[in-house]
Amino acid sequence: MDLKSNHSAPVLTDSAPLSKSRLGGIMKTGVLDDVRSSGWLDAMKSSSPPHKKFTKDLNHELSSPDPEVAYRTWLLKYPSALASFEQIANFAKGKRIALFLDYDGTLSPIVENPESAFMSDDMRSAVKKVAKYFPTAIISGRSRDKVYEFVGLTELYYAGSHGMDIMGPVRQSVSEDHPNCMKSTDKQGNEVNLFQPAREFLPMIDEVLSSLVKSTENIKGAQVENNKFCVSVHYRNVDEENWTAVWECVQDVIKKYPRLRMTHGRKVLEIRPMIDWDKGKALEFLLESLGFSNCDDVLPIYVGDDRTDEDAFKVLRERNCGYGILVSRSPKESNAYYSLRNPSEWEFPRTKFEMYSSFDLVLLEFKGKKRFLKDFFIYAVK
Ligand SMILES: O=P(O)(O)OC[C@H]1O[C@H](O[C@H]2O[C@H](CO)[C@@H](O)[C@H](O)[C@H]2O)[C@H](O)[C@@H](O)[C@@H]1O
Repeated sequence: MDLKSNHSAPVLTDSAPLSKSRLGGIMKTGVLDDVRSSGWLDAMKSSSPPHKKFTKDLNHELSSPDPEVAYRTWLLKYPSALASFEQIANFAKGKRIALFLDYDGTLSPIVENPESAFMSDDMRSAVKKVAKYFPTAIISGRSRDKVYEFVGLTELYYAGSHGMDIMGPVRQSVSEDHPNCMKSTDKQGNEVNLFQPAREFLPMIDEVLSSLVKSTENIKGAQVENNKFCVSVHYRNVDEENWTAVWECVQDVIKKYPRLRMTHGRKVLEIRPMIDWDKGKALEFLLESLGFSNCDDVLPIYVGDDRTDEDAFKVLRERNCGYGILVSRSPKESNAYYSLRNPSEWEFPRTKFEMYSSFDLVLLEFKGKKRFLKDFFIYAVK
């Protein structure tokens, strides 16, 4: 495991663009900090969803004032998984399918309170159905326990903390490559494999959690979430004028921990161990654990919506094995091959969130012994 312990300062990943607005930034801790914080402030503003660069050709159409035209143009590059079902099904012939799902924004809608990101019963039963036929795992930024609490299906494998806490199938030989891998039992008493590559960071993460809870307590709306091997600081419910204060709280804490880094998600700053591990690595680890490493007869499908899912999409693309499916209603650059449309948080008024319960994921079905793919990810966007 590559623990990069020699850094003398926290590394700012997902570097935010520095814009002209930085000139008007708050000059509290000097010019450099101002520039960095304003760059981050811009990124914080656009973080849900992140705005990414597009290729030149697409750019013209994507800047169309008609969002539908922009979306249709983008679909040329990231075709709908649903419309491409026949193509995917043909490719799946004779192959073993494994399904990997992100949680927030993929199985559950993005909502204001992270504690209320429940998945609908329809979605749960669709996932349950598919897991009957194909090994299915959830890979989330949440703590493993939390995501299990939300999903509540015993038949799945769960990876929490962006893949740094994996409960998966028992592996035959692992100990040399993965010293942090051990046999364990799940809640039902089944033998499983527990892999926690950042285990040694737990005391550090706990300290950071306590510090951040304390330092953000006076920022109205700020929420600090314990994700076991990561800490999330949510600013979705913080007045925009106080976002800099949130960013500074995070900076103040992590500057004391050179082995931690900060990343940026949907209206959330995340602090995590600086180890060479992400959702892509977790995906590879799970494939290996399932005995699915050989690309010739395996078709992994990964469905996700956020930038952390890009690591997994990239792994599939680089291995030329399986498909990444990006859940997005708005055009964005991705390593995924296909897309599925979901109602996006900024287009749909919050009061319409209950509509999500009717969004269904109707999945694959077997007939007899032969794999017969009946419906694939029907996403009923009303
Ligand atoms: O990897 P994921 O399963 O997608 O988890 C990523 C983060 O999701 C959660 O935060 C996001 O969803 C919340 C609920 O909709 C929303 O309120 C928040 O603004 C989003 O950032 C979760 O709370 C984080 O801990 C996860 O890291």
